[in-house]
Amino acid sequence: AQTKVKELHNLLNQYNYEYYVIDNPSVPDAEYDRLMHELMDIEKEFPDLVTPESPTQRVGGEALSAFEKVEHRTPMLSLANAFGEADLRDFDRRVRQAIGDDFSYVCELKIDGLAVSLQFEDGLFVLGSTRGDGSVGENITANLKTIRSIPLRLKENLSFEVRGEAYMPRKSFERLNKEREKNGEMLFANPRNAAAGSLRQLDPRIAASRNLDIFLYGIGNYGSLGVDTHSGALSYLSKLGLKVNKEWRKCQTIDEVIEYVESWTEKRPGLDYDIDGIVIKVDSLEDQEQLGSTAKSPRWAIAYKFPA
Ligand SMILES: COc1nc2nc(N)nc(N)c2nc1C
Repeated sequence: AQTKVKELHNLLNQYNYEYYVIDNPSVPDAEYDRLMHELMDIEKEFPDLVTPESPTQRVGGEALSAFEKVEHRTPMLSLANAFGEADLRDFDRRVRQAIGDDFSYVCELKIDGLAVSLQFEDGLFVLGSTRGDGSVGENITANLKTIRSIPLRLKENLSFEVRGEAYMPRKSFERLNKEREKNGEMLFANPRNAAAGSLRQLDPRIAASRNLDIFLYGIGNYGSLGVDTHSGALSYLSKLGLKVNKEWRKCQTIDEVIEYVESWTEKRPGLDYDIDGIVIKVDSLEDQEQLGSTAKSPRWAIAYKFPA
């Protein structure tokens, strides 16, 4: 039964990855459900074969009484803002003064959600937390486990911390508010508040019902992956089975960055999730190290904010 359970874990995790991370399922839902029921039956018969990574353990049973506090090993900083082209050019001038002209940027969409940190130990998802005040956040592991695009086990048994933005797709937001209106409940003002509200539920079954999703964008302790650029880290995260927003792009100059910002200002309404800006980062990790951070924000990144 043990080998059967392992085989079912691998199959179900692969199908889950295809469906929720790369949106390209290779089997019909009925096949996924059949395998899940097969696993549940075996786990009922052999309870000691149930492990935290089992796909049957995504939605925890009981509600928590409170969230534990979690100390971030590496502080989760916030981003300085840029509100227009002049601010972007000022940022670029400061960067070039510090590291010269031979570097490139990476631009990413800034998802309008809730910043979270995921910790993996030997490939297993073991701890998820909110940003909190940057040093101490809340342990919301049970709620984050309900996000299907978060693998319960990575494709490699690595130990590291990764950061990203949990969010609620617009369609899920609209459906949720319709439901709440029908039940005479208070409506959420926007998908960001709905996502934050859902992840702060003490009962994971509520979070599981909210169709939350996540895009990962950074590594808490880069050193561990053996990559030397941010773009390399993003590609590596995807290879490990993590969901990375595919719209990121390397830009050689601030003019290209501004072009990217302008193009997404146009395309933004067509996305099925909210973005509130564009994040621009110096790509080389060595350059990032050299530029360093203030107490609050990295000097090697800036968030261009769309006009409200
Ligand atoms: C390097 O630090 C950061 N990087 C980020 N990247 C993206 N795409 N979105 C964010 N919200 C974000 N936030 C921070 C603090």
